[in-house]
Amino acid sequence: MSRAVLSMGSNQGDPRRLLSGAVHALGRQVRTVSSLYRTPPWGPVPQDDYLNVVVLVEDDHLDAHGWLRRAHELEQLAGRERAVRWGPRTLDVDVVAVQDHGHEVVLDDPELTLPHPRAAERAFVLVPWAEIDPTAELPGHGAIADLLDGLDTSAIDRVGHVH
Ligand SMILES: Nc1ncnc2c1ncn2[C@@H]1O[C@H](COP(=O)(O)OP(=O)(O)OP(=O)(O)O)[C@@H](O)[C@H]1O
Ligand SMILES: Nc1nc2c(c(=O)[nH]1)N=C(CO)CN2
Repeated sequence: MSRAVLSMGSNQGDPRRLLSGAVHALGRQVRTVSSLYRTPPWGPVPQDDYLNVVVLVEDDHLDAHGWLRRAHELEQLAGRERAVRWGPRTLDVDVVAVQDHGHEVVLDDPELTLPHPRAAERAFVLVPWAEIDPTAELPGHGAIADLLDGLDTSAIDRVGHVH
């Protein structure tokens, strides 16, 4: 039994439709879906605001690399082209954290680093995650509620739900 926290973001094309398509494509693996949030672009590249959502997923068979493959499948479904690092995209799916049989998976591999190395600094990940799992911890970083205390969340707005 494996559980994962997936973060999805979109700021090109039709973000609501793309995020909805990705959540539906996960099918029976979906456990909980956060609200949709409009978030200012994180990182050095000037670009449009994003819509972000966090999804808790579960599967009897997948391991952590299986969740990464799933993330890449969803990005391909959305016509994602890999271009500028941290630049605009139709769909970005990050594997934030994985638990295997109740144990937190920690990996230090550039192909799959867990927990996601930049999640602790990303309000666009932590705000939606805290909505659906307020007592969650990010392994190595502590409670996500405490991490959020140190981040600016003032420009992050709830803008509805994935349909
Ligand atoms: N936890 C993870 N989740 C998703 N991708 C990861 C993770 N750890 C390592 N990677 C690797 O990072 C590569 C680049 O991912 P991507 O293009 O989505 O980066 P990015 O969204 O621009 O930046 P960031 O990783 O900071 O979100 C992926 O091909 C993947 O192999
Ligand atoms: N707010 C926000 N900013 C980002 C996002 C994202 O999903 N949301 N994804 C990025 C791709 O690396 C870069 N910056």
